[in-house]
Amino acid sequence: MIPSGAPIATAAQMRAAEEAVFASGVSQDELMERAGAAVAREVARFAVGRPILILAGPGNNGGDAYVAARLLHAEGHDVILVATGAPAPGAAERMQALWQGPTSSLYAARPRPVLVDGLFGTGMTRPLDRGLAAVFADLVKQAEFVLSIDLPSGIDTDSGADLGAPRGIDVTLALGALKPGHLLDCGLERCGRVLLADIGIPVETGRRSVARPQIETPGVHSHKYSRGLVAVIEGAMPGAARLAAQAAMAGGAGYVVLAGDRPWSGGPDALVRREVRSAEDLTEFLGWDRIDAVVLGPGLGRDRRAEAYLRAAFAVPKPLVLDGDALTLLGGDAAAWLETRAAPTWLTPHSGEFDRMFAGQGSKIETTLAAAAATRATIVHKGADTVIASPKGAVRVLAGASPWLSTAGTGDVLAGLLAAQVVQEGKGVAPAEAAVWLHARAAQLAGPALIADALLMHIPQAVSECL
Ligand SMILES: NC(=O)C1=CN([C@@H]2O[C@H](COP(=O)(O)OP(=O)(O)OC[C@H]3O[C@@H](n4cnc5c(N)ncnc54)[C@H](OP(=O)(O)O)[C@@H]3O)[C@@H](O)[C@H]2O)[C@H](O)CC1
Ligand SMILES: [K+]
Repeated sequence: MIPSGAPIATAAQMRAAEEAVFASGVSQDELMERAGAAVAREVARFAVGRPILILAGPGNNGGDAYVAARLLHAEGHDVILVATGAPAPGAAERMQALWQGPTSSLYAARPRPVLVDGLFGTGMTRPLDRGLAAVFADLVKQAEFVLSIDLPSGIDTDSGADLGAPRGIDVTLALGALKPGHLLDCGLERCGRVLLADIGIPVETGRRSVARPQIETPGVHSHKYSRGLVAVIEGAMPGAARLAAQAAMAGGAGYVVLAGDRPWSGGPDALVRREVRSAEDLTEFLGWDRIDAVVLGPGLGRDRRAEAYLRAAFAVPKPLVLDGDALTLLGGDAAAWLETRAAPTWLTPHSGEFDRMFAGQGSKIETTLAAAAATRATIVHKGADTVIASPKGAVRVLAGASPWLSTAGTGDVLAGLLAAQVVQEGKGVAPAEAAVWLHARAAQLAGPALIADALLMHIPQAVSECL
């Protein structure tokens, strides 16, 4: 569970935000008191009177832990604090001095029902020492409830990579902002439920967790054209395009046309069909000025005709959603294909497609941003952690969508949902954020063992929650 619409900051961005707060006259001790108080509040809520063991690391994460221990003890909680060693000079050391209780060695710690992990936070720079990792993992395993301060110790702040964090953490209390480590890779599965504590650090990064979109109910003057016309191009596997077309309809487009050489079979009567038998036919059809967005790729195929259809779609200056086989046809030349595009484009690769299209080092956020900049397209990099990045550097991340989405056809549904938002929302990350939220919510409503066709049935309910 991730707070929606929350800012996402790297370790460096967090430090810069903290420095700005210090420059405004707030001391590090004050900030640490706020952080520790936020920790103590959440621990008290979950501990419900059970004995508490607090782990304090060598830095400011440990400093937060000393504050929390003092406040919990003052409220009458049964608190034992253990430390990896003497705290760093400065605020953490001063907070340790205010802690009245004993500070015994972490390595002599005995398990207790409630465990608070104040070992490391955004200062994690390398894998946990194996001995420390083993002691930490055992205390986590034997606890009934575990809360990590800011980040689970053993998760890389900026990428979510595993630096030795144990499984079994129930709650992670993020301080000031989410970090990529709460949303990506191993961090997504180790954080447990992520809560966000506002401790008075303004963080402006243009990067946020996906929020529920506001969708406008059609007005009295709305009609099928004013609500947007989406053209979905059929290819070798017509079912995929039909899924995308139905998703566009359910997602709010006023008029959806399925164009292909056998478009008549399957799907609802409300889905308009148009026979297109060649790239020339397609070019002529896409010239229709009523078309507001085009979806190409679901079930397209990868043969010469598919490539000719891709060229035809590129040639018309209409907003374009490219998925599936269209992405495979672009391959590593996506930037070259897209550099002449005069209209906005969205690419919706899953990680396999993304890795074939784009080389690059760094976190999923960094590689997706680089791909968006290189292609001047908005990229929806799908996965258990879906990262949306625009060429202008905006980022939205949705983490923790239903794992049951990992089944054929759900990507086709997302492509159709995205096109429906494009014709209503405009450009950049906004339509992608709305589509990703609707897609994840429909999956939640569909429950376990969903198939893509069932996903379609739950889109209206997901939309109704956004009105
Ligand atoms: N966000 C906020 O508003 C506030 C956050 N606070 C807390 O501060 C931590 C960040 O504190 P910091 O001191 O920068 O770093 P850590 O406490 O995470 O780590 C302490 C030092 O540990 C060393 N280190 C790093 N990795 C390892 C490792 N694998 N094994 C051993 N030691 C390690 C590293 O120092 P080195 O010199 O050894 O590299 C770290 O500096 C943040 O997460 C919040 O909890 C503030 O309290 C207030 C506001
Ligand atoms: K921690």
